Amino acid sequence: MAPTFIVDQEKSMEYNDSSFEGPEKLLELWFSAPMDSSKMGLRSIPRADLDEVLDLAHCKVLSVLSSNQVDAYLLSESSLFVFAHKLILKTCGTTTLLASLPRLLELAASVGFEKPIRVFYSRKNFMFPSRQLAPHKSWSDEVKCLETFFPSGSAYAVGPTNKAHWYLFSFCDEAYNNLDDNLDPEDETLEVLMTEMSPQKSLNFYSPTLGSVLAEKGYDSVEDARLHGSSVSTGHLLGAYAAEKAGVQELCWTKDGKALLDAFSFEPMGFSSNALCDDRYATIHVTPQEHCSYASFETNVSEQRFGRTMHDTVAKTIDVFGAGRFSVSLFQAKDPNRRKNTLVNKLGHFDSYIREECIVYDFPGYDLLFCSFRHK
Ligand SMILES: C[S@+](CC[C@H](N)C(=O)[O-])C[C@H]1O[C@@H](n2cnc3c(N)ncnc32)[C@H](O)[C@@H]1O
Repeated sequence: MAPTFIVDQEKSMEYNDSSFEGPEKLLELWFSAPMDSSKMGLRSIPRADLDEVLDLAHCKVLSVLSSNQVDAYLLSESSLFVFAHKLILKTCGTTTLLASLPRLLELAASVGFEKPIRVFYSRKNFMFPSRQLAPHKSWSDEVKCLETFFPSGSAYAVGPTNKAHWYLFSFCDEAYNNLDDNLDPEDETLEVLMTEMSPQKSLNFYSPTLGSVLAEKGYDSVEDARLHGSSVSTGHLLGAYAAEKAGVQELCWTKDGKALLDAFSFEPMGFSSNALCDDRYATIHVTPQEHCSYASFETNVSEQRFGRTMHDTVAKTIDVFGAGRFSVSLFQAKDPNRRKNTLVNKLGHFDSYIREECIVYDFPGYDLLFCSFRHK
């Protein structure tokens, strides 16, 4: 009998050592704004306490970038943003983000915030769900965990649950349901989650040799690069190079060109970056491995600040990563003068892509648009 060789694609992908769960868990906690705007609020939580929170989630700080209004922590698994009255924690891989929630809430209380007024927890469906640790073994486990703190919160599965979809848990303190005046009218959060990156674009997120980057930049050594103001660690030096080469830097740049970028390249592949400008941030994370490629772009930079339309920002993003499939979610503060279908008009169509899903939710104070697309 002729020898045969049969590969179980699915299982070998799952057990491929280079497999990585790119899709992040994302938690956003909002507290009522400090009365005195000079107050640091959550930003006054000591770094050692934040490290303890991150230990509970199983990730570590790689670097910190601060503006006048926010501290942006680049993590071994994604990012943490701490504003005076808002905190965004985004972690990927097999991190246990929700295990850090009790300690996070305790620390918020220690700086005067008894309870969040709004909570959002969301994530895409996992690529390798069986690898997740408690309390992330299933969406229903995550919801149970969130409900112990926010019993009146609501859980949603958005999109077809047997294909690519997205989960959201949201809580809004009833006392703030109708007090939308305290919301920033420019407040919007855009998230683009991409899979099936083009192999060519993925290559930008594989680490080149340090020597070749130094030579290309005209440096004699790492010491020479540092003397000329380059980032202090090899990961940051290679990250800055990848950001420039792949077009990430351009993606995060604001109209006034003032955004600061903190980028990091992992060995032998993988990339993370945070960008800041005053109270506006952008964060990008990339897993380029072909069998589980994933890239995410999240920002609260408004159209006015970017100096380009939201549609242009998304079009540029999917181009930088060569997305085969992507979803867009947009939370936007309600504007009584805006019709809901303008959200769909804004982000519902991209050249060369077929729209698979399009859903608009009406939340207290916010509208949420979720659309998913695949390349033709
Ligand atoms: C942390 S980064 C970005 C994660 C992000 N959530 C994403 O969008 O994929 C993940 C990429 O870096 C690679 N990587 C290499 N070393 C890593 C490490 N020590 N921790 C986490 N990721 C690492 C992973 O294989 C993956 O390609």
